Amino acid sequence: MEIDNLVVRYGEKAAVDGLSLTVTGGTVTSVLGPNGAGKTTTVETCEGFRRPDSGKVRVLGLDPIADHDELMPRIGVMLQDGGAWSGVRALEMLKYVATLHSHPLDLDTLVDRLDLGTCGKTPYRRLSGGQKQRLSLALAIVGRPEIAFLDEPTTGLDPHGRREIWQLIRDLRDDGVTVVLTTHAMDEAEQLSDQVHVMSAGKLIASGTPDTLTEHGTKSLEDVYLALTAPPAREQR
Ligand SMILES: Nc1ncnc2c1ncn2[C@@H]1O[C@H](COP(=O)(O)OP(=O)(O)OP(=O)(O)O)[C@@H](O)[C@H]1O
Repeated sequence: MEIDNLVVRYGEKAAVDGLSLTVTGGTVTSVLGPNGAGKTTTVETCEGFRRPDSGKVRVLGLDPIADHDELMPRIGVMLQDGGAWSGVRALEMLKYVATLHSHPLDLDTLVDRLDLGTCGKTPYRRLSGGQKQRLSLALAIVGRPEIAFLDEPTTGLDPHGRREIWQLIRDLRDDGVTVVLTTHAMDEAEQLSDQVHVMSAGKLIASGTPDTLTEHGTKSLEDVYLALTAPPAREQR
């Protein structure tokens, strides 16, 4: 995936402001940054849901807007708000989305893996936060995507749930899937990522492997991130 000098505006405001980065196939790449840094806008542009004001984006060699119909079956999208109708039962939603793909994953295995069996008949609006997260992830990967965009995939999950999702993400990578994730969990980014990009105010402010960014583990990624994104000191009166 290639992003070249991308600018995306909401009115006058540039949410993404001249961003360039490359994501190598078959890796896990994390995009980090403070609230409002432009991560979701960047990812939504790569998914073809937002039009660049300038610059270029290529995903699997395709233009996310011009080649949208060709690209969509090849990518998986995990949305922060789940993307399911409020009354639909968890399993119904998963079965429905599976029918949209030509070679979906085996549903029993997926339900088992994401521990959705006990809440399969629960309407979406009644699912717990963690169950919604796990359903959203199942919806993102059921179609065997070549690239999975995962927006804060473990927010709201308990510690066991987080580690299960981490293992699932590693398994996706081992199967050759490219994973692009946004997260505020620095331990997650450090554990999972081959490459980390840090954004602030729409711009890229740092990139590297967890090993290089943490100076071979002599610092934590959280400390590195905090130093990179520290707000300017207030003026002393
Ligand atoms: N639909 C919209 N209309 C207007 N402004 C928007 C819209 N979506 C996002 N923004 C603004 O664009 C900026 C970047 O938002 P974005 O959601 O991309 O950030 P983010 O890095 O994903 O943040 P978070 O970590 O809080 O999810 C923010 O200032 C936000 O208020």
